[in-house]
Amino acid sequence: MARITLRQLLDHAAEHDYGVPAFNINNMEQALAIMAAANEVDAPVIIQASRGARSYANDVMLKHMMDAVTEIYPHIPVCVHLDHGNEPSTCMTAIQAGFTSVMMDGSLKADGKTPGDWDYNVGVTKKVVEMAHLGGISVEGELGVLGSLETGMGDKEDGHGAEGKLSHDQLLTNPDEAVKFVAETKVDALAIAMGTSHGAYKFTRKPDGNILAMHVLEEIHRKLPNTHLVMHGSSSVPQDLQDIINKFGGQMKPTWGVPVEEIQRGIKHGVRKINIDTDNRMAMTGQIRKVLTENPGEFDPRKYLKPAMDAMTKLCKQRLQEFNTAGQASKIKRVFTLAEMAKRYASGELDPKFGASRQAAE
Ligand SMILES: O=C(CO)COP(=O)(O)O
Ligand SMILES: O=C[C@H](O)COP(=O)(O)O
Ligand SMILES: [Zn+2]
Ligand SMILES: [Zn+2]
Repeated sequence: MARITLRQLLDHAAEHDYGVPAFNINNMEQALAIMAAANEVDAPVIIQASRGARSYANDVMLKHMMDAVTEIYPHIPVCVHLDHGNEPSTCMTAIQAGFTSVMMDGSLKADGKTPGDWDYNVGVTKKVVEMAHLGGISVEGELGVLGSLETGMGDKEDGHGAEGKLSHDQLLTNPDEAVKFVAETKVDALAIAMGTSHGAYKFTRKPDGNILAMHVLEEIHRKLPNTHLVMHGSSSVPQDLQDIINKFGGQMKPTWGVPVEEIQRGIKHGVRKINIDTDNRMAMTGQIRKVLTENPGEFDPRKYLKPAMDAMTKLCKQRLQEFNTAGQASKIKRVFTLAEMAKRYASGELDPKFGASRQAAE
């Protein structure tokens, strides 16, 4: 199957009430692991690469790996998405490399550290939307800055994240502003800030509503019932994966991620794309540590990369089942070409819709 755009995939997910995990990749093993999971459960997937992944793997490698996975699994719709584009040029070069969707993250300035103000965010996001939609490519925007409601700190762990202390106003997306942002930029999907952050150290305890603001998400969905919402920093950081890493020489401090049941609750309130990187990093690292600890004489990378891939496939498969993505691939009968998507944008058919909330109407 051809690569699918984020917009077509999330429209399908909204129509059929499911969520789609967006898994990050940097290498062949991660791409193959995700696809094996999608294939086993008949699920469409979003494979995303960050700026870091693009410089690690090279755009040409990524492009051909994505061609390869769609050739190996022709029946699985794959959306290839740029994670956290920091400026319009990063988005445009991703499109040239074959991505069918880009994130313009204007919540931070191009340095990936300084919070951008309203005019900056709307300006860069709108610019990317105008250009991308001409070519049928989808765009995710972000309003609000990702970071911890416990500490007020942005998440710098992955190199992309706000520096210094942030106020609650910055750390929680304002629902009225979200409506204005979608109207002004015409993004296809909106990432919101609600207390999640990147990396393993999200919460110091099992999160409740004070530190994982599900009520903010629900309020945004009430005001924007037709907008696809995106949860970043949505790894669950499972205890068993922490345990394997620590049992075999790792030193992860106790920590909590986003519980799967909270994500499932989010899916009932408009969340359609769920970003997961850390869980897969941990799944792979746990197995690599295990194999090398138990077999100190081993030096064939396949001996630890194969179990690492299997552990990642298991994690991906679990999330595809938990988010009800499983079983949906074969329901997508036809993928719109980029030229068809471009025409749909030009006709106004895909403009944001601001209707009454589903719940209010019920
Ligand atoms: O949001 C992410 C990528 O954009 C990944 O989040 P995690 O670090 O929780 O996996
Ligand atoms: O945005 C966060 C993702 O986990 C990607 O991280 P990265 O920038 O280290 O590749
Ligand atoms: Zn961001
Ligand atoms: Zn993210």
